[in-house]
Amino acid sequence: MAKLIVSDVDVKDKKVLMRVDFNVPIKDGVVGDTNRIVGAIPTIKYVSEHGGKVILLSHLGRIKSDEDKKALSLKPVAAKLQELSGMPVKFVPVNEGKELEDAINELKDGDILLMENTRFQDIDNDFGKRESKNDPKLGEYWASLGDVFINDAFGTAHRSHASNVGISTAMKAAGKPVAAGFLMEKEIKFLGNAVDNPVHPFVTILGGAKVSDKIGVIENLIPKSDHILIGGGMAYTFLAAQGHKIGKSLFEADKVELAKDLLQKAGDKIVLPVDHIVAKEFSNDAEATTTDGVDIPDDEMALDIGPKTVKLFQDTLKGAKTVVWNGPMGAFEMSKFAEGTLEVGRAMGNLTDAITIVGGGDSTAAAKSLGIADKLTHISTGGGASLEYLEGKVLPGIDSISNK
Ligand SMILES: Nc1ncnc2c1ncn2[C@@H]1O[C@H](COP(=O)(O)OP(=O)(O)OP(=O)(O)O)[C@@H](O)[C@H]1O
Ligand SMILES: O=C(O)[C@H](O)COP(=O)(O)O
Ligand SMILES: [Mg+2]
Repeated sequence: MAKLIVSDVDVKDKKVLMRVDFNVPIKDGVVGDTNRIVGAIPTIKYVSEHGGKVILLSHLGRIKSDEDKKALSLKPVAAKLQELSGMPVKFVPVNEGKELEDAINELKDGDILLMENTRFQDIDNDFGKRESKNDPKLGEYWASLGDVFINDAFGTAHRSHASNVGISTAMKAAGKPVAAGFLMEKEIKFLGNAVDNPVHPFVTILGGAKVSDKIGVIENLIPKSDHILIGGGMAYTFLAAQGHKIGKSLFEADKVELAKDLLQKAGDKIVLPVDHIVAKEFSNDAEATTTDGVDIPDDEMALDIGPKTVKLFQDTLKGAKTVVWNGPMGAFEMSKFAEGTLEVGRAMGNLTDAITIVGGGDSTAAAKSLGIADKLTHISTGGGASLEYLEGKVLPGIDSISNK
């Protein structure tokens, strides 16, 4: 069923609430990768140029303390959006209340406003989790601020939060239009194609650090994939499940049984690291050494896949016609541990007439910083969202958008 798209909606003179995914890698107020900001610009520009008043909502990071609020304000993202789009962006340092309402009422046709991080509602000692638990009152409040809602946050579509699902529900209840943005439309078209008519051999590459978030996705990717390469922080729970020594590597003890079950179900489809680059601590200053085999010394942690594993993954990728990659093969932000991500990304980029898709905030940042992004077919702005979409799940953020 085709979704209503922003170009189907009259936005002139309207207050247009727009959910984007500006959950970008950020350190000391410096945006590490702008893929998600650049991806949102076409829809923002379209609404602005058609006389809409653009009111942007996004989350950034996960808020566990008041301390986090300093590091995870969207203020620097507003400046980066203005720089990249060439359009003035007004940042409002709150996400509810009079200051925000006054700022919205002062908007003129074509103006753009970004409110503060929607998860600043989520400090545990402050009403619990209103955004990420989809408090209906919060969705209703945000919906009351606008005449139209555009969801362009594909990266957040696997979440059922107040700022994507709750607001949609409230807008529809009030008879106000809810449509997809152009980025959302493109991701659905592209990833949907990879899912509905996958061209084999289909290889999934999984890495990164969100083991508990993503390990479950593997189950549904087993029937679709011919091979599942597991590297990065994802790998060690599986290696432990096979009885190997993993030292101080990233490890989710409560997922070992699931890993055993997945290994059994996947047969030889799952390909795990056979050697590692290890260090005594998570630091680029630490001495990095290469293990002979799969076992990791007790006082070391694996921070990248080793050369034998790179070769194994490269050989498995040969001839692939569809490759989907989420999660770096190592702690690539540190140069000593970037080789695995670089070499696997290069192997993807060197494939001929294959559909190669990378998804994930850090994965797309890695692909770009390592200079392989332009060799890939599609840079998805979704991380977990692209994985869940590929496994055929209904994503609440998409499901909540009105159909044509
Ligand atoms: N072996 C490892 N040990 C510890 N951390 C690792 C290891 N390999 C990769 N990482 C970390 O994984 C993180 C990225 O994982 P993550 O799952 O967030 O990927 P992503 O592409 O950003 O996906 P998403 O968009 O879903 O967050 C990086 O910060 C990297 O340092
Ligand atoms: O980076 C992502 O996967 C999305 O922005 C969702 O972020 P979350 O995992 O913190 O909900
Ligand atoms: Mg990430």
